[in-house]
Amino acid sequence: MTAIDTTALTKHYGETIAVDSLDLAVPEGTVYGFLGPNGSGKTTTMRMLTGLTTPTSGSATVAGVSVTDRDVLRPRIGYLPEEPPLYEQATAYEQLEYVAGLRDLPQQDTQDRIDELLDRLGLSPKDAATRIADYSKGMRQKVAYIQAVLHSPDIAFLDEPTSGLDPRAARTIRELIRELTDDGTTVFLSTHILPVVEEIADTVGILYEGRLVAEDTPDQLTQRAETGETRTLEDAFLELTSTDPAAEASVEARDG
Ligand SMILES: Nc1ncnc2c1ncn2[C@@H]1O[C@H](COP(=O)(O)OP(=O)(O)OP(=O)(O)O)[C@@H](O)[C@H]1O
Repeated sequence: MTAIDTTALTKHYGETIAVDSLDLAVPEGTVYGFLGPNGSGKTTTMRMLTGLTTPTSGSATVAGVSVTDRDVLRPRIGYLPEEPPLYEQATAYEQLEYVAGLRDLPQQDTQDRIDELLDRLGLSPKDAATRIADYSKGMRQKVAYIQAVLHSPDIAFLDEPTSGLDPRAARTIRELIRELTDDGTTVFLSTHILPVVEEIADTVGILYEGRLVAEDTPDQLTQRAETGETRTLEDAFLELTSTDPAAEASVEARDG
C-alpha cells in the first residue's frame, strides 16, 4: 500500500510558490529521503503532510487519511520538526509521559519503551530526571526524537533527526529508523546530511524551487552524476539543483 500519496500538491505564500504541483507515492515500510536546497519547500511539504498547513491546491493522503482530516491523521503520524516543541520546565520523563498520556498509550509498555530509547540514546536516568531547560542541544534532540516515535506511528516525518547529535547517537538514530521500517513504519526523512540518506533511504526525492526534479534510489541517482571524481550523491544533488545554465543543459540533454 502507498503510505504517502500526493497529487499536484501546491502551497503558495502570497507571490511565493513554496511547493509546486508535487506528486509523490511513497510505499509503506520504506525510508524516503527528501532532499533540496534551503528554501526549496521541504518543510512546507512536511507541514502540509502533517496537517499543520493547508494546501493551496492539490490533495494528499497519509496512511490513507486525507491531510485535511487532522483529527484522524494525528494519531497515525509522528513529526520531528526542525524546532521541536518541548516544555523547558519539564524533565525528559515528564515530557515523554505527558505525550504518552495525550496519545493514550498503555502505561507499562510505554514506560519500558521510554526507558529503552533513553538508554540507547545515551540519556541516563539522572539526565532524564533533569529539567529540559538545562539540556544541551543534542540532549533535546534525543528527547524530541523519542517523542516523535513513541507511539510507533504509521508514518514518521523526521526533519534533520541527527541534528546536533554526536557520532554515536547519530548512528543509533540511523539504526532506530531502520528498526522503525522493519516494524512497518514509513519514514519521510528530510536532511542535508547526504551520507545519512545514502545509507538508509530506499528512495530519494530532490526538490528544487518547489518542484520534484529527480526521484530514484540513492545508487541510481549517484550514477547519474556526471561531474566529480568519485560520483557521489552530493555530485548528483549539486547538478540537479544548480542554477548554472550549462549544468541544466547537460541534465536536459542527458534526460532528453
Ligand atoms: N510561513 C511562511 N510565510 C511566507 N513564506 C514562507 C513561509 N514558510 C515558508 N515560506 C517560503 O516558502 C519557501 C520554502 O520554504 P521551506 O521552509 O519549505 O524550505 P525548506 O526546503 O524547508 O528550507 P530549509 O532547508 O532552509 O529548511 C521559501 O521561499 C520560504 O521563504
